Amino acid sequence: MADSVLIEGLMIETVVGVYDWEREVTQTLVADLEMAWDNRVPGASDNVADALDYALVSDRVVGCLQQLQPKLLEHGAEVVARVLQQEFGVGWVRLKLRKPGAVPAAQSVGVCIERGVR
Ligand SMILES: Nc1nc2c(c(=O)[nH]1)N=C([C@H](O)[C@@H](O)CO)CN2
Repeated sequence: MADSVLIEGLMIETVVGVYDWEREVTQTLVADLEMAWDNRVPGASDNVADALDYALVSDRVVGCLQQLQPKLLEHGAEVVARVLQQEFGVGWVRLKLRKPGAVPAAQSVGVCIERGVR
């Protein structure tokens, strides 16, 4: 089953980073998520209750990272992946978490993780 639900370019304002100055400001993170989901069920029922609701997931991801205030992107990504699996029943997730502007010479830097079984 290759179906998935996508969230791309989700912007999160939060405290993030390893350096002292980074704990005093907020910065923007950008998350891209691909989450395995059997879309045949909502495809037949036309009922959002059968779908992985990308609006609910987006709100939860933003809230999670704003509360967590991670030092490392790796930690933020790991915790979000666990939330998606435990709270939304997502069996497999690929999650990119980027921090635009962290390295001035780069358009963006970040991490990508995959968790679970597709
Ligand atoms: N692999 C990582 N490397 C670095 C991270 C990170 O989260 N993961 N973070 C920093 C600093 O916070 C940096 O973004 C400040 O510009 C450095 N390297």
